Amino acid sequence: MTSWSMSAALCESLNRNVSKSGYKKPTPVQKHGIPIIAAGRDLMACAQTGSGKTAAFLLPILQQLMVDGVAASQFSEIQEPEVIIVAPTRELINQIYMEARKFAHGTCVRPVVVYGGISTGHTIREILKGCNVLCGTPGRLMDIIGRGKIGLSKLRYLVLDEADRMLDMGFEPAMRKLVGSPGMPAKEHRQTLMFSATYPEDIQKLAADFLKKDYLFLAVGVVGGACSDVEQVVVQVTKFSKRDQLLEVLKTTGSERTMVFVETKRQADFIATFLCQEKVNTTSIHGDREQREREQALGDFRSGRCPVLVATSVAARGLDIKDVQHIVNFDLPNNIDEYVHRIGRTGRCGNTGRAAKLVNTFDLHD
Ligand SMILES: Nc1ncnc2c1ncn2[C@@H]1O[C@H](COP(=O)(O)OP(=O)(O)OP(=O)(O)O)[C@@H](O)[C@H]1O
Repeated sequence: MTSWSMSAALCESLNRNVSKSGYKKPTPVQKHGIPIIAAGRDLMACAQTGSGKTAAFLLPILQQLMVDGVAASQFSEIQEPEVIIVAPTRELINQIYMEARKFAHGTCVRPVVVYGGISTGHTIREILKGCNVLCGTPGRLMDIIGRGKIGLSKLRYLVLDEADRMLDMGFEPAMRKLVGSPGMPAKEHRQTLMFSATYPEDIQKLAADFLKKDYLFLAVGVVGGACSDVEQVVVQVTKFSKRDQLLEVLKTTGSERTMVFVETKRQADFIATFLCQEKVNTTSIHGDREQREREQALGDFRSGRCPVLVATSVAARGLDIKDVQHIVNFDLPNNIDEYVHRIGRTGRCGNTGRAAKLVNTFDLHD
C-alpha cells in the first residue's frame, strides 16, 4: 500500500484534513503528480474521470503555501493571490473551491470563488476579505481582474482544470488574455498546471504555449480513455419511440441516481417536463436556467429528492456527485471526448457505474 508520506510530505493541518476526507492512500495521478508539482515543474496531466485529479493539484500547492507561510491580508485594497484556478463551469469551479476550503481548513490560506450568476458586489467583498487561492470561471475572473481588485504580481501557480476545454476555441481567447494580463508573471516565472481526462492532439500542441519548455506530460492509463469502471451498453431505439424507451430504461434504474444527457437546452426542458408528467421525479440543469435554479437542481439531485437529472453538456465535466449509478445518453454528444466526460459522472474513484446510449440504428440504414 502506498501511503501519503511516500508521495507527499504534508504538514500537520493538511494531513489532518486529508484524513478527515477519508483519503487513505493517494490515487495513481496523485502518487505521480504530487512529487512533480512539489519539485516545481510545469505539468500537463491526463488521468481518467473520477481519479482524484483535484487533490493532485490542490494538495502540493497548499503544502507549498503552508511552507512559505502566506497569509491573506484583509487590509489591502488590492488582493494578490498566489494561486489562480480556472474551470469551465460555475458548478465545477464551486466544487473545486469547496475542496480547496476543505483542505485549507484550519490554515491561514484563504480560497475565494468567483463565477457568473452571483452578485459582483458580493464577490468583490469576499475577495477583499483576503484571497490566496482564487478559483474562477474565465468570464467573471477576467471581469474582476479588469476592475483592478486583483493584482497578479504574486501569482505563483496557474491551474487549468479541464485544460483541453479551457484551451478549445470557446475559451482559448480568454486564457490568452489571462496570461497576457498586466502583471501576470511570464510562464518562466510561474508554475502552470493542466489537468484533464482528455487531450486532443491539437490542444496538446497549443497547451505548450502556456507551459515552460521543460514541462512534464503525465499520462495515467490511456490518454482520453473512458473510465474502465463504467459498463457501457447500447439501447437500440427508433426515432418515434425514443422517449418511451427512455422511460423503460428509467424503470430499470428506479430510485438510483441517473443523469440523462441531451443535446440542447430546449430538449432538456422538454424531456424533464415529459418525465415529470410520467411521474418520474426529475430536475434539470442547463445554461439558460437561473443560477439559483441550477444550484437547486443539483441540490435536489444530490439529496436524492429528484433521482433523475436531465442535463446538457454544462454538467458533462468534472462534477463529482456521490452515488450517481447511471448515465443515459439520450442524445449522443458530437465528439468522443465529451462522451468520455459524460459517462465519467459515474464509476468514480473505485466505484462502478453503467452508461446507456440510445442509438437510433434504424436511421443509420436509411
Ligand atoms: N486519495 C483518495 N482516496 C479516496 N478518495 C479520493 C482520493 N482522491 C480523491 N478522492 C475522491 O474521488 C472523487 C473524484 O475525485 P475528483 O473529482 O478529483 O476526480 P477527477 O479526476 O478530477 O475527475 P473528472 O475528470 O471527472 O474531473 C472525489 O469524490 C474525491 O473526493
